[in-house]
Amino acid sequence: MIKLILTDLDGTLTEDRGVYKVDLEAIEAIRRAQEAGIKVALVSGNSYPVLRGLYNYLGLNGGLVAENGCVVFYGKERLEVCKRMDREILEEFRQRFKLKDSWQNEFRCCDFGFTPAVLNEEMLKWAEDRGVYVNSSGYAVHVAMKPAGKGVGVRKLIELHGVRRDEVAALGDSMTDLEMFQEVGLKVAVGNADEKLKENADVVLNLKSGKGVKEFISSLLDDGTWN
Ligand SMILES: O=C(O)COP(=O)(O)O
Ligand SMILES: [Mg+2]
Repeated sequence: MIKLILTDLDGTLTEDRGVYKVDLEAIEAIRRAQEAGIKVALVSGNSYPVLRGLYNYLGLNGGLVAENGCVVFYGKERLEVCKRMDREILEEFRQRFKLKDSWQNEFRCCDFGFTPAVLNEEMLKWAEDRGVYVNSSGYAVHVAMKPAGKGVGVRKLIELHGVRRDEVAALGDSMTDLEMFQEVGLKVAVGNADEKLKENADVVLNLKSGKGVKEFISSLLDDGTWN
């Protein structure tokens, strides 16, 4: 029985990948799930203030994981679950790869975002040599001190909920969601997700992004699928 749904934001709750408009039918479906007693949490690379505002105004109740896994909020608790960023390493990354800082970086403690959201071999080698986490959501390249990634924050949030992993479903669109998938019982890729994420999913939805979220929740609530 699914008791907790973890949903990614960008590319999953939005109308499509690469856009920022939230799909209103996805939000209505989330409302239905919460009214049926299922808790719903946001898990995203966005900063804590951005996600906390969205969480409050969307009326979500399952908590949130911000900074691509490094900051967890549930109940009244805000927890940092990664090491704080080494500013010299961050500056070296910034100078070496000449990427643009996300405007949200001034509000972050541990994981930092840059654009364009393109990983390359040189970046991966640099990160490997320094024991640093680097990954891309398709919206931003994320850099943090290891251990990091959505799986770190999701493990803590599931522990705070006191539920079993087989009682948790995760929905996503990009490779940063793969780390979240490893921590849950039901791995759900939206129809327009990265191919590699689909290969690691238990369910690949027909519909894209937010319409896929509505598809999944309708199946869960109306057809009793996966329960
Ligand atoms: O990379 C980001 O900041 C946002 O991406 P996500 O919501 O898909 O994790
Ligand atoms: Mg995403």
